[in-house]
Amino acid sequence: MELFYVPLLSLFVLFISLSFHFLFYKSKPSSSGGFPLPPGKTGWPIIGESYEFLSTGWKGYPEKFIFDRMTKYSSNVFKTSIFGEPAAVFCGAACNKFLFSNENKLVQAWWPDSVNKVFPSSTQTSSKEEAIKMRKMLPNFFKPEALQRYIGLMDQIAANHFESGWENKNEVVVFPLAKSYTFWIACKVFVSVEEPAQVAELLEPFSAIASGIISVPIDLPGTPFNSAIKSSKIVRKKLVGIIKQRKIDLGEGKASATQDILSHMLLTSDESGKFMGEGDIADKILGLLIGGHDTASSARTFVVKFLAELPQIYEGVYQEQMEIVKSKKAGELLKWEDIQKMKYSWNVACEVLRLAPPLQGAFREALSDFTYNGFSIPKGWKLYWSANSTHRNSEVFPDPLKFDPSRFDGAGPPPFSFVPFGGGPRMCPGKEYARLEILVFMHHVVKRFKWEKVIPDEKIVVNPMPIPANGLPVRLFPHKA
Ligand code: HEM
Repeated sequence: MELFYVPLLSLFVLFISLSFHFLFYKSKPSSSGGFPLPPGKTGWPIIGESYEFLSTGWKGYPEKFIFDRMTKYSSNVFKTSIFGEPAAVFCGAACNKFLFSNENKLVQAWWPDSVNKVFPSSTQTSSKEEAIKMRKMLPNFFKPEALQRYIGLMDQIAANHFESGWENKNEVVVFPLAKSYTFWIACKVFVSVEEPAQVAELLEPFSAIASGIISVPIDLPGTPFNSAIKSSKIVRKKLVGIIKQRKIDLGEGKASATQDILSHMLLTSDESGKFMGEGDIADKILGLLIGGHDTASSARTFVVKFLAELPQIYEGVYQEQMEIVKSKKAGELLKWEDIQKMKYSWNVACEVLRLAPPLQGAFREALSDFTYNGFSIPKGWKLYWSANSTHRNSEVFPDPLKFDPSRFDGAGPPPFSFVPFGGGPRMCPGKEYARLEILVFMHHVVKRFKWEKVIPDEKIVVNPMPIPANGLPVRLFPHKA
């Protein structure tokens, strides 16, 4: 499962599949090397503390699980048992630094086995070492230099999206629209697919994969899990078809080397001169589609939510974006220089990501026994780093629940204390891409509308990404021309 980023939705899947873990439950955790295990309790047999871990998110307070235990044990590392696995939760910047700096040394990424069933191909197309090497290339395709050329494309798609989905409507529901915006941009920027029929051909199986990941992992005909497995094969086959055609088009000069991420992937070799195979590229693109879908859509939905609630913040973003609008000729597309001017808007987006991080955290697995802060961590334990609790540390972020974009002025928060995109070698490769997508979206939405929430106290459900329970319906007030 090396190549794929899989949202924490899959952890829910694992919870459902606990019964399978029953059979294989490992021996009880024990201390090693003379150091004690971290404080904490492992909860009910097998189920451990999974229910408490998940249910605080369902109620909209995922950080509560962690803060309650940090206070109870007076420790920033505590033991628990989640999803049938002995685990330690690592809280705060110092812990994040330790885990992120020890990637592939003391720890490695860990995702549930069920995910491999949906995406088995990466393990078949390349060896583990090759897969790691290929993954190292991923950030190259998403560096600011590489992405600059796609800003105009994003701007164009955003304009079409707002014309068809938002204009001339009194009310819209933001989350589904944010998802469709994400998918259209990804199709265009990743593989130059923009014909509505072609996008729809990919969207249908893609949606089945997205919902199959959060379903009960029972692989029987008709189950969402089964449909996700089938759909991942369909999407992969379609992607391989697009890749083969692109190779021909590049050879015949009908496609350009810089038109999208796919051309870039096909024409970039690793340090030993090796190019990625078709299967690897298809895997990567599918992984990127999944990795960037709900995360960025959740982030944009919360931008809209906070701007509805905070008129002064809205005003600041509006003024900044209108300066950019005024500086452009009619029909001129956004450029890299315009994005660089969106400083306040990005501070606002960062504050949104601090208070509502799309990924609450992620798991690692201990590769060997080690000690941290005087506690023994046995080989095989799962280790969880948490964005949410890190972001609400009042020592780093005074009055942590206050929405204050000025926290990101200048150098911003100290290293490892603001981690919506993770850190270390596994830091989100889509970070810069997500930044562009979010800023282009903010540009379009504020230059067109003001809005208010239809449901003032709409509940937030974190399962595992934060999403307003009704998808965030808003009433639109277009600016007068
Ligand atoms: C606001 C939007 C996003 C957030 C908050 C986010 C967050 C994250 C985080 C926290 C991780 C690291 C997980 C870990 O430590 O194991 C990650 C990994 C990843 N993200 Fe994102 N992400 C976002 C958007 C995107 C986008 C747009 C893409 C694709 C273009 C993407 C692709 C990936 C991939 C492929 C990985 C896995 C990297 C690996 O396994 O080494 N993400 N993301």
